[in-house]
Amino acid sequence: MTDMINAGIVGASGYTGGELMRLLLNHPNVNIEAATSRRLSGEAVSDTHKHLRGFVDLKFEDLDPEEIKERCDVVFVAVPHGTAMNIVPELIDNDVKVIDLSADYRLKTDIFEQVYGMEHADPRDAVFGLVELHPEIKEESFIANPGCYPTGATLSAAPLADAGLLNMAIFDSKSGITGAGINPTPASHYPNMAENVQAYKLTTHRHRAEIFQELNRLDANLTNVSFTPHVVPSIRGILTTAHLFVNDDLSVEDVRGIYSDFYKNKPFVRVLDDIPSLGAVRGSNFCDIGFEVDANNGRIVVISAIDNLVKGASGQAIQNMNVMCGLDETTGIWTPATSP
Ligand SMILES: NC(=O)C1=CN([C@@H]2O[C@H](COP(=O)(O)OP(=O)(O)OC[C@H]3O[C@@H](n4cnc5c(N)ncnc54)[C@H](OP(=O)(O)O)[C@@H]3O)[C@@H](O)[C@H]2O)C=CC1
Ligand SMILES: CC(=O)N[C@@H](CCC(=O)OP(=O)(O)O)C(=O)O
Repeated sequence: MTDMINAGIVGASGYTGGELMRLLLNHPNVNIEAATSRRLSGEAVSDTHKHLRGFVDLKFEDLDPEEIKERCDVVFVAVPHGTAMNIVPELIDNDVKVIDLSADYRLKTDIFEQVYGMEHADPRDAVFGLVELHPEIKEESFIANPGCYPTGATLSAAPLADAGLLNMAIFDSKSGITGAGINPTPASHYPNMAENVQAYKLTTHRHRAEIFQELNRLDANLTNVSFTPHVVPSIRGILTTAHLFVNDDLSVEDVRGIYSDFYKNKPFVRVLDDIPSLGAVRGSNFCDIGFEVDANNGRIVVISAIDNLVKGASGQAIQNMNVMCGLDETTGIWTPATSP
């Protein structure tokens, strides 16, 4: 691949598409060659993504995969799940590197069929794009970017799962409303959202399967994994409280050692001495992790904080692109959060 990467974004009018452009504008090795939208074709990107005014001179285009592959080396597919599988195959079959932000290719086919109750239209395997857990990404040309909740939850528990110490994991996550995408819904309507906290899909959210798939891959004996999401009146961010029940008597120093070793040389995971907060990761690709040991109950309480649009989506997608293209994984996304 040449020094400059020609990148395309399918679904560029949405939240993750806008965030991809914001971040890629600072990437020294990327030209944004195509930004697609069916609804807004012909309109200036900066009329929709007003924060990009003065930075992009692009217009949205309604392009099919055939046209995109002519212009792009790498394509980010940022469309709703269930629709990416109509776009991805033609790109991959034409030697374009693809990073799919939707849920369509994250689960192994048998788990996908159980979760969605339907056959997969294109049952090919992608690599799950959690760079911290999948070093094989560097050899790959097709990545399924992880879900937003699964990113924070999986990173909070992976070191203990990998060490074979986890008996049971219960994840309680709070997400900002951009996690639900750009189209308004009753849940995102201001009077329902503001000054409110709403739990949903208490036991049935599709992200449980993703978290389970990744932790169970690290420890096949770990079968007891629960996940409950909440939406909170914040624009961005996911804070996860993980209740991790372990089968050994672990001290604070033990746990710190396990996490620090696991995330050694993983620049985007910061293992803290205090409790993470959303403000300290907003706008950045960091996942902050902090913990306390509840010795009486064999429980480690781990908190992880990410920005759902960055480490939970677009930043992580660029991290994947960097690794796939042989660049340092931090290229273009090594920026601090916007505020404490
Ligand atoms: N928001 C988040 O925090 C995260 C989102 N994701 C995933 O990333 C993907 C994009 O999410 P997000 O940006 O929030 O979604 P949005 O709803 O904000 O945007 C999706 C865009 O996709 C386009 N689109 C919709 N349907 C189709 C279709 N059938 N074919 C082609 N384009 C279509 C739309 O553009 P137009 O109508 O203009 O063509 C729309 O702007 C989703 O799969 C989501 O699950 C993953 C992690 C986090
Ligand atoms: C707050 C909110 O509604 N969140 C969304 C997360 C959806 C999402 O972005 O899903 P992926 O990360 O799998 O792509 C939800 O619970 O459906």
